[in-house]
Amino acid sequence: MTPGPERYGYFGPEGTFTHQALLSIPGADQRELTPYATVAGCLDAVRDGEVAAGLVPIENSVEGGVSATLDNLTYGRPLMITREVLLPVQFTLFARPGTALGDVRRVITHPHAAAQCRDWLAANVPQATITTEGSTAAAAAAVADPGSGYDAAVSSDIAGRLYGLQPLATGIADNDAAVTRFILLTKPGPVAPASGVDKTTMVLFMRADRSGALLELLDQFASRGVNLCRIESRPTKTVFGSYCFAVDAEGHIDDERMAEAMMGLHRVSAQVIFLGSYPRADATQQHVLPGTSNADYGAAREWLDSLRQHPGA
Ligand SMILES: O=C(O)C(=O)Cc1ccccc1
Repeated sequence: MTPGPERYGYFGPEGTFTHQALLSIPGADQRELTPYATVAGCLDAVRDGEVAAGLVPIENSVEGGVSATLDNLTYGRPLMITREVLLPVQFTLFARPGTALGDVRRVITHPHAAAQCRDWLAANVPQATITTEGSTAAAAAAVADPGSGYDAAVSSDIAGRLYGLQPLATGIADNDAAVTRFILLTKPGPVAPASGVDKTTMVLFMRADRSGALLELLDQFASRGVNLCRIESRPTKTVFGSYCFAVDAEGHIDDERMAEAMMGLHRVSAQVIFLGSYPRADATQQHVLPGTSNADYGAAREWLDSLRQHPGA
């Protein structure tokens, strides 16, 4: 076995969508890839140095955020996002050879897959109960065992074939344009330089629950021309009704406007957890508003310095 730093971990087992997403990263197939049955197991393997980096799902375009990932990054030992991967996901209903659609009484899959195929399953296997498993690939592996009691799994094409199953129906997602986003995590370290098309992820905790408190956080971004790509509130798990906010913002921590926004957030919030600046997978160019470029901030700083040195000049 190669030493930990050469290895990448992923939310497995073999054949998950996460595994497919990992294989789409250039050079990943040259590394040793280690599956972990849970998101927490994969992230702890990164923290403990068993693997150099780990890939886990963070959100999808139909079901929203993956709470297991967001919460682990918020409350677990620090980690840093270094990359994101977008994967269009397609689902197939698989069964052991010889099973017909009408025989399907018990279906097993990952909760996000169940949510993305809910209408299709209700219309086409109305007699079936849906149970969830750790991953779509683990669900396919369960169905491969006739003693499991499950008749069919919703998984990727790759997983179903890998575990020796036969497709009963392909393309069963209710929304066939669904995309899942995955993030690659490492131990915290120096942030890679800006690529020019970056995203910064953080979790914000408000200082007090009062009118305008969230607006005050959001204003740190808005007033500096930083566009938000995503915001999700999550319970803080302390008191009922108390939330923190997971935010993806356009730009890099080395961009002056982002740095100023983060300093503002540091001043006005109870806690800012910085989760990393990394290239955006869709390479969407960001729109820099007039007066918010690095050059504009640099010129403003020089102007302020000159005022301090030569007031009235
Ligand atoms: O279970 C999997 O295969 C995963 O990688 C998680 C997942 C589940 C459903 C859609 C996208 C990712």
